[in-house]
Amino acid sequence: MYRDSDKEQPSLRLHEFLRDESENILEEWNRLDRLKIESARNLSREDQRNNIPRILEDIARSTEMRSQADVPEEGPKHHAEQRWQLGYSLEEVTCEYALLRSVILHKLVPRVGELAHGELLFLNQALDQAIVEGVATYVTSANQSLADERERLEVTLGSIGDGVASTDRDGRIVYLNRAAEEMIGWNLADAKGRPASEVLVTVDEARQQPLESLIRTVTRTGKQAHYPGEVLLTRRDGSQFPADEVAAPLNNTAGEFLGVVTTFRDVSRVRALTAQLGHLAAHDPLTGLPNRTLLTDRLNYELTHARRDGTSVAVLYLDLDLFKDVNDMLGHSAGDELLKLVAHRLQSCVRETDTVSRLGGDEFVILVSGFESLEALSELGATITRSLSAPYDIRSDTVDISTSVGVSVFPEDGDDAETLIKHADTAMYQAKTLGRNNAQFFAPEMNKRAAERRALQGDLRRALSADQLELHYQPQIALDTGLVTGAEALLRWHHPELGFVPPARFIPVAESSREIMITIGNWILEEACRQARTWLNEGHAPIRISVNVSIVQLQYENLLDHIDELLARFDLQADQLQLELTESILMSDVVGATDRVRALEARGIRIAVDDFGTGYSSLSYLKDLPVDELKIDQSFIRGLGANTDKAAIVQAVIRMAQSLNLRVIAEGVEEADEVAFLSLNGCEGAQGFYYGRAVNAWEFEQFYLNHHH
Ligand SMILES: Nc1nc2c(ncn2[C@@H]2O[C@@H]3COP(=O)(O)O[C@H]4[C@@H](O)[C@H](n5cnc6c(=O)[nH]c(N)nc65)O[C@@H]4COP(=O)(O)O[C@H]3[C@H]2O)c(=O)[nH]1
Repeated sequence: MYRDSDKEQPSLRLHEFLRDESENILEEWNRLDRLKIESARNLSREDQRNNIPRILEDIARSTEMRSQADVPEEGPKHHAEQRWQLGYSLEEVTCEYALLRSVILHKLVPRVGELAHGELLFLNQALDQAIVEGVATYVTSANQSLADERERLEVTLGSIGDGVASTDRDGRIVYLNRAAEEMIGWNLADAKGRPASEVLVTVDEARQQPLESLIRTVTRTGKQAHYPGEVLLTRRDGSQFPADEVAAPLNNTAGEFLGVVTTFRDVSRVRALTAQLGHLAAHDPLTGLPNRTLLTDRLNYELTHARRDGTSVAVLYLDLDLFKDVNDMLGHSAGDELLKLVAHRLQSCVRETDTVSRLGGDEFVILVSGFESLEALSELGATITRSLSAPYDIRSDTVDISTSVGVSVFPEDGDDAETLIKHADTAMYQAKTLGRNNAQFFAPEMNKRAAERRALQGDLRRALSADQLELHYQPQIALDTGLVTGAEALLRWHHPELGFVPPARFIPVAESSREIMITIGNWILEEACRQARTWLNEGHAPIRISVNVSIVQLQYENLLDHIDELLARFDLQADQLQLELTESILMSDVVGATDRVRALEARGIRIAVDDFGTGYSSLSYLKDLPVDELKIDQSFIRGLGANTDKAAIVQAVIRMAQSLNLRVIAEGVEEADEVAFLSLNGCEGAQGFYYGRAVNAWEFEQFYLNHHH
């Protein structure tokens, strides 16, 4: 029976029901969802519900308003998106909404009679709306993702430098990526559907003959295929480029042949790089000059011609003198700069047909063919040393450097490239020992010397650790008192087979290896300082110890630190140490040498000019140098009494030294009349066999120090 009162007072409002029952609905929904939907089983409660409470609330609100039964789309959308990401299938998503509807209706059924008119309809519409909204979003997400996938593939294929083309099973183009389009000048739209043989035309480079297309090969064989070497691919406009190409069959999962995919690459850049690498392999990267490999090739080539034609070939081996200085003092980049300038100058000294090469470091080799005479070669050597010795402007510095040149000539000095280079190197070494900055031709006896030098060098390396080196001391006497005022430390080498080797023979060998000379030089300084300390500790009056310093040591950047450390360690006054430098070292103008000498002087260490008179015999430089003592070379002293020339020179030197306020001492004094002459002319000191030879430390102490006491 229909009653008006019922009609006027609906007892149940849908939105109130939904809100009141929300938790119960959700509980039930949770349970059923887990029961029916596999993907829901492992989710947390929050993840499982996700936007469902919001969807419920949205439905409640829309029914409350009764305006329209539309559900704001956010809730279902978010829910569907989340479900897509969790990997739900479309059925599962649809099922969730269906479950929601059935749970709500199930709860509502007992009270459906209490519902206000039309509210059930609103509920259904709202639920439908939510389902459509959710499912549509779900499908879009899925589609979007597929599209993404395709786009990603497209981006990948588009961005790779390789061209990619695929065909159907009939060999018709279905796809070209962007690189392929650019490389072959076809766009996909035009190429699509055309036979691949029309779009990808390959030509054998050597024979300029068309090749069977790889796509056809793969279609025929069903296997991957590639051309064994490089081929030319033809662009749409007929031009060609070198390429690599590979093709492979496309099969579906059932193994059915669907078409061919081919990738190809423009190798012109690779070719250019290969050519560049070829150049690099044969050239020195710093100067761009040919390296040893290319030099040897060219030399062999020239030798073949020279043998056939009976002509000559010359090899000039160059080494920059004291190049290490520039590196040490000005830095490696300045060194590099210098090498480049040297390379440039060398090239301007020779003809274009000659090869200037760099073997590495500061060593250059020039290959000269077709020269007129040995005189012409000699002239070339002189031109080179002259040209290289002109000053170099490197940044803000002016650098002076000289070079030593060794020359060997085919056929006289060797029959093959290796021997000629080796002999030119030997001659170069000879040029170095002859005072640098000159050129020497190879002479067979140099070989003997070179072999001996190499053997001695090996032995010298071991000499220090094998305890074969010893310092001897020669007394230096004050002429006015006759007392011993100092000792010159002189190195002695007791060679296990050769016996005593004179320093004049092994010091130059040591000097030819910086490492050996510095190791030995450091040891000499340390040993001399240790001895000075020992004698002081034994109560002897201090005497000055004079140590010979090689140019190699003077170039050594740590020399000053080493000396500081020794003076401190052995607690010596700086003026107890005297360093003997030859005139030529002081004059050599080696980068930094003068500065280092000044620094030594500033510390109070005394500097003596050794072998004075043998070098430049230029006295003018002395006033600019911080020296304390001149040692007149023994060649002026020997036979002094009988030789008026020598007497005149020695007198002049003594007088000049006095005027410059330098102490002067005579070396190699052997005779009493020499002593008399020196005393008479105001020479302050003397050293020589007349007073005593160099003896070991113990003997020195017995003969000179105890006696002196
Ligand atoms: N005929 C004659 N000779 C005399 C007389 N008095 C001394 N001598 C010799 O003359 C040389 C003097 O040394 P130097 O001019 O520095 O010449 C030295 C020096 O340049 C070098 N040398 C020796 N020891 C060292 C060293 O420890 N370091 C360096 N860098 N060079 C050294 O070897 C050269 C030769 O040294 P030594 O054979 O020891 O020869 C020494 C010494 O024994 C004399 O009255 N008559």
